[in-house]
Amino acid sequence: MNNLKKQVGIKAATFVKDGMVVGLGTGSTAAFFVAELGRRVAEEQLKITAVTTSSVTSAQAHELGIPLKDIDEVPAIDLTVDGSDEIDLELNGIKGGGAALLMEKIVATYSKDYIWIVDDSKMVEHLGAFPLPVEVVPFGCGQLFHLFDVLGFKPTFRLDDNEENLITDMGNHIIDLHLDKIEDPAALAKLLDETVGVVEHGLFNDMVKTVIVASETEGVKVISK
Ligand SMILES: O=C[C@H](O)[C@H](O)[C@H](O)COP(=O)(O)O
Repeated sequence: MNNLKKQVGIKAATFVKDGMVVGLGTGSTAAFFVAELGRRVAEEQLKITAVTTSSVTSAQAHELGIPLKDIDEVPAIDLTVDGSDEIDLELNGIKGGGAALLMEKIVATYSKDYIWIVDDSKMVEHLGAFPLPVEVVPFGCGQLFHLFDVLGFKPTFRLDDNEENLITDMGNHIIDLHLDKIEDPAALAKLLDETVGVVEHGLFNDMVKTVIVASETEGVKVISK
């Protein structure tokens, strides 16, 4: 599995050219992309500026000597590369398994180009087997939890190592929705977008045009919409 993640991370790094502002995703797959960029910065004098999508990725990039800027200090983001938790046949996805969905969606939204890198276990016919993360403001989140429960969304609070409600990099909580199968991702995204107290959700519909996927049998493939 790690070998497949490494292969797609290295492949995605070939899309990065000198002078680019690059968005660095979060998670175990994106970490291989960041590692390869770090190698190219150190060994090939690749000249890039990066913006990151989480404190974890910031720490990794800093450690590797990748020049970082705040998202509001760059004129534009040329390319962002990130992992995903599930991807359906239309390249809609669920993200946020690592609780970074809010920063990830902001960075993706302001990127000219956006690529997901995954092993083939993430490719699914329908989204929803992976619990859908919803980032919520702490104030009133118990009421919101109850609303999701009444709607049949089978909510659970994401907990940290101390069994407390997890606090994201943006100071919010995460409620995971155990939906099993999302029949209409666009309709669900609209409902969540319109729900007071929801900051962002992990449905990334129609955002990505390119997915790099690796499997044991077929190697690395680039899928474009
Ligand atoms: O919040 C985390 C991100 O959305 C990750 O990109 C996603 O969870 C995939 O992570 P991994 O590559 O570790 O499976």
